[in-house]
Parts: sequence; structure tokens; C-alpha cells
Amino acid sequence: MGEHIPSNIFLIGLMGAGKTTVGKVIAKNLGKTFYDTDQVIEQRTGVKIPTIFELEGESGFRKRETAMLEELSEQQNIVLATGGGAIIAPENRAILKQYGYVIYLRANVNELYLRTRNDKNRPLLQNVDVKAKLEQLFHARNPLYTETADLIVDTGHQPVTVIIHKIESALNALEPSCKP
Ligand SMILES: Nc1ncnc2c1ncn2[C@@H]1O[C@H](COP(=O)(O)OP(=O)(O)O)[C@@H](O)[C@H]1O
Ligand SMILES: O=C(O)C1=C[C@@H](OP(=O)(O)O)[C@@H](O)[C@H](O)C1
Ligand SMILES: [Mg+2]
Repeated sequence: MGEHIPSNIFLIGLMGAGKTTVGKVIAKNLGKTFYDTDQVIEQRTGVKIPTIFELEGESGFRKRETAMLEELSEQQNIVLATGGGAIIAPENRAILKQYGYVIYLRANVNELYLRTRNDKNRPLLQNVDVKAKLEQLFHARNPLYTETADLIVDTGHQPVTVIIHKIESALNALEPSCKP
């Protein structure tokens, strides 16, 4: 059991899917180092993500996100929670696929809405109809998450503990593969 667990595990999925929350626990349980691209960007710049969007626009944030993925993917034995938009750029998808085992935390729009509607730290969800925006993002990004993922885990209506158990069971059942 567990002998084929990949060195790097990358979590992808929409805002509210639980990447940051689940990633921290998985890393602890597997003895891996946890990183979150957004958190590292905030530590490096000294400002919160919404401030980066204000000062540099979404395109400025995306450049920082790609640079962070390039840097963190060189590490070994990590769990990386990405931001929801990390899969938009083809080069980011290539990095994720090449350097880690990619898990898509999939949730339905209603569930994502309940988890993110009052959060002020997600600039894409401010001053918009949050449910409609999540719907739009789901339709645009679900194919990209799906094509990038090695494993898809549904997270709707399930407590974090159950999701963690599902992920760890799937990892323990892995056959040896080409993933580093
Ligand atoms: N399975 C879950 N059930 C209920 N609430 C959850 C679940 N996963 C995450 N949450 C909550 O949803 C919010 C968003 O989670 P977060 O980990 O920040 O998601 P992401 O990093 O994917 O955007 C947080 O308040 C978190 O506590
Ligand atoms: O979906 C997105 O484009 C974004 C998701 C956020 O991360 P979470 O998915 O952790 O909320 C953060 O990277 C930024 O606000 C943009
Ligand atoms: Mg997050």
C-alpha cells in the first residue's frame, strides 16, 4: 500500500472546490510539503490577491501564477493547491501534467456558490452575479480541468474528511506509472 504514490500532487478545480483546504491535510497525512500558488504569491508580494488584480489586472496576476507554477513544479514531494484559473494557459496545463499527479476536485455550481458567495478575497466573484459567473466559469473550464486531470474526485455535498479519504484511497491503489 502506498508505494506508488507520486512525488508531486497538484490540485485543480474551480474556486470553492476545496483545493486549499484539502491540500493542506493531504500534505500533512502523506508527509509532503504544502504549497498554494496564491499564498506564495501573497507572501512574495506582501499584498493580497485582490490588490494584485487592482494594480496589475488579471493578466498581471496570470503572469505571476505561471512563474509560480514553473518554480514550484521543480520541487519534489509536494502537494500544490493551484488557483482555479491555473489551467487556462496551455503552458500551465503542460507544466501540471508533466511534473505531478493532477487531481481535479469537481463540485457543482450550487455547492461552489454556497462556499464562495461571501468571500471578499476572490476578485473574479466581486460585483457580479456570483452564481451566473460560476456557471460561466464551470462551462469554460470544466473541459480543461478534465483534460488535465489524472484523477477526478467529486466533492459536492461531502465533508472534507470524506474527500480526503477518497483521495488517499485512490492514491494508495495506484499502479506504478510514468508520473515522477
Ligand atoms: N467539502 C467541503 N464541504 C464544505 N465546505 C468546504 C468543503 N471544502 C471546502 N469548503 C469550504 O469552502 C471554502 C473554499 O474552500 P477553499 O479550500 O478555499 O477552496 P479553493 O482553494 O478550491 O478555492 C472554505 O470556506 C472551505 O472551508
Ligand atoms: O478561478 C480563478 O481564476 C481564481 C481563483 C483563485 O484561487 P482559488 O481557486 O483557490 O479560489 C485565485 O487564484 C484568483 O482569485 C483567481
Ligand atoms: Mg485556494
